[in-house]
Amino acid sequence: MTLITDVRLRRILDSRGNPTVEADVVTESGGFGRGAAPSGASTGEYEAVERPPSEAIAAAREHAVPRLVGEAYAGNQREVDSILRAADGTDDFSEIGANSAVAISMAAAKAGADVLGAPLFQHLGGAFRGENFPIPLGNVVGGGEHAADATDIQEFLVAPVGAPNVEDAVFANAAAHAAVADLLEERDVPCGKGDEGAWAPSIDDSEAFEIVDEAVSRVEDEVGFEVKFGLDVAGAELYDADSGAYEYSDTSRDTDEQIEYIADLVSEYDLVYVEDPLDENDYEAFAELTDEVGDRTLICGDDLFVTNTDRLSDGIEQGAANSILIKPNQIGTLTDAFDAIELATENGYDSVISHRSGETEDATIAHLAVATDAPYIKTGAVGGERTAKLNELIRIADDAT
Ligand SMILES: O=C(O)[C@@H](CO)OP(=O)(O)O
Ligand SMILES: [Mg+2]
Repeated sequence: MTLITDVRLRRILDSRGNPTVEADVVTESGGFGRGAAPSGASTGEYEAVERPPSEAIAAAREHAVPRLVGEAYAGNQREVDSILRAADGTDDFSEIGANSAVAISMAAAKAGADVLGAPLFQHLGGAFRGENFPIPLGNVVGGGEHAADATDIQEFLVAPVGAPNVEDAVFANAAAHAAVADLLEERDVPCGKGDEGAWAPSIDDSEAFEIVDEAVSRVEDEVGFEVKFGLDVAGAELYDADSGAYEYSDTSRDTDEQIEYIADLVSEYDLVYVEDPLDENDYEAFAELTDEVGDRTLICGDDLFVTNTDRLSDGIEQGAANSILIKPNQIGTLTDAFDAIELATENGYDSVISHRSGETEDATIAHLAVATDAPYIKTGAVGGERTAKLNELIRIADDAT
């Protein structure tokens, strides 16, 4: 029934107005699935390769589509994904592009779910999923590679840790986003938004900390449950290999100073989450920081691990970080993303399922988070391509009760 009978690929727009790859998968019994690849701006050095969409589509049509049509079953995700790997023939999807691969992989999963008549999260995670929902990390202030002339730290992320359900959590993040706008207005700071819908004011990081801290306590008073915050430092973007230091607009910190700076921020603001506080090549510094504050906060590897089980194994061995960011397009297929989540879970690392700064309406990651019992999902706070995932979480929760 789930035998794949057609795979169509096309270029569509992403949220930055750039082209990206969309895939449709059709099965023998009329099952249908559609997936679209997201795209990063602050990409990790070790990510799978995103090819220009028209090249990725041409290469996938030549190498992957003929091996899938009439051959593979959409209900068998591992089979589909291993065919994608074999058709590509490289370690990093540089032939068909990780963008074609991930779009087909997600479309096949949805077609499989469609034939089975099950929600995607259940097809991926099994009958016992749907009880637990991830805490959404909502980006309310940002800069770095996502906005010019804004904060050095890439993302200030609200974490509604005490929310009784996912709907309240999602609305708490939207309220924090609005509270930040009020606070900026009170301070006469004009500003627009960055790529992920976060406010991108031209202020330094210390003022951003003050504002987000205040916004979070205002929302906490309003909603009556605990709301904390965290960061994506995107340390690799700040690190300058020549100077061996993290270059901020107003100062420069060597690795030891960076570790102390982050540890102090964790204490001062009671941060629950810190992503990529250090350079993507520095497992040792990650291990040192994790040793210092890992019992109080999540230290998450994004560019460090790039959803790759080999890199995660190295990190586990060295005690670097205590959680992993999961971005299916960083590695190319849902199977690879699942394997990374499983390896993380087996070793006591939490998984945080994540969007990219360039996104589409595709909501697969909401299902992926529920399917894997992930404690957190990072997918913005506002903006259509972000609310596509947040609203899908609300719908999944609504259907489950
Ligand atoms: O660094 C990140 O975590 C992501 C998503 O927030 O950004 P990008 O997609 O640009 O890599
Ligand atoms: Mg990141």
